[in-house]
Amino acid sequence: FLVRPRGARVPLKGRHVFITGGSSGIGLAMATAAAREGARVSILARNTARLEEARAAIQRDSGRSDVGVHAADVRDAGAVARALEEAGPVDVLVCNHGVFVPQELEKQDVEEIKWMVDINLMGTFHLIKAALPAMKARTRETRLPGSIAIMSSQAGQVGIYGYTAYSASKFALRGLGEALQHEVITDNIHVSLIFPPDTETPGLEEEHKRRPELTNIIAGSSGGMKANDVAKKALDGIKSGKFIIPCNFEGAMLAVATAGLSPQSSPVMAFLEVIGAGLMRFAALCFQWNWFSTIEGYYAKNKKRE
Ligand SMILES: NC(=O)C1=CN([C@@H]2O[C@H](COP(=O)(O)OP(=O)(O)OC[C@H]3O[C@@H](n4cnc5c(N)ncnc54)[C@H](OP(=O)(O)O)[C@@H]3O)[C@@H](O)[C@H]2O)C=CC1
Ligand SMILES: CCCCCCCCCCCCCCCC(=O)[C@@H](N)CO
Repeated sequence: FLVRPRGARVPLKGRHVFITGGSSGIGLAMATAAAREGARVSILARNTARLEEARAAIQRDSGRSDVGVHAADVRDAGAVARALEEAGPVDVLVCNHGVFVPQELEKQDVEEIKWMVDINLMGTFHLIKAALPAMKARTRETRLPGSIAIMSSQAGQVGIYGYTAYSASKFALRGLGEALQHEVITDNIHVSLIFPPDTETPGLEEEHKRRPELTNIIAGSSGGMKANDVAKKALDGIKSGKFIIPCNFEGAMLAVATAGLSPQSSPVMAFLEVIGAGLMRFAALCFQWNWFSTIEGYYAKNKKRE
């Protein structure tokens, strides 16, 4: 059939799943779910105390005693390489770490922009480069497909007010993922990009302290989710070797609207993309119309108040 790469089954049971940002929010939920499914899980983050708390929680929830923790900053390529060496060969790499501070570009310091790009984008490069050689050897040895999953965001599919830096860092991950899939397919490694909406996590709680009102309103166009539900969608997508993993209904629409030239292994989804393209473009124009009206209305009102 027309679709490439062919679908794959990526088992989790008995395999080594390495998750960055596994000490909090979506990463912790994914680590817990993977351990429950019988994977050996390793998590990486900076804060040691939170890593230890997460390890205890994952072990309690899954009944496994082999959860590995690695304290490193993904911005430090050397530290990332050492952590992966320590952890041993990985079957499923989940690049989930991420930071987000929304702010209008004019008000955001260059340091903060660079900090987001360094962690969200460069950190992901460091991880994949460090993990790939051993992953390739591993898929050859076990004859089972491997997976590299990258956590983007719906703000990595559409630019949103207040997210110039964050959206740039998350859109970039898609380019990385599309190109990487070409390079690793003959090693039997499947790349996945995950696109969650607002998700209840400690990170989102922090974000809300500084989030511009317009960012709140526009991001509210997509229904919020719980970390456990995002984790389930993400792991189901990884297990079936999906390239694009949407998480809610709006996400499914976004996936069709932004399908572009991305790979598609499901004939059903490929069909929906071909049929739905025009319709979703129409829906997208309606959303943009609504967002621009909101922005103009908001600025008009606040000007009057000044
Ligand atoms: N929550 C949401 O609304 C959404 C989140 N996402 C994405 O999902 C991912 C997880 O988000 P969420 O669960 O909310 O985040 P949290 O803030 O709850 O957790 C972030 C995790 O990443 C780790 N981390 C942050 N910076 C670094 C670093 N420099 N090096 C290593 N680890 C780091 C943190 O640990 P520590 O601080 O100890 O290093 C923590 O474990 C992010 O990539 C985010 O962009 C996407 C869409 C929506
Ligand atoms: C064609 C039809 C389109 C359908 C609906 C479009 C809805 C778009 C909403 C985008 C929401 C972005 C939230 C980002 C959350 C995030 O990443 C932060 N919380 C930081 O983590």
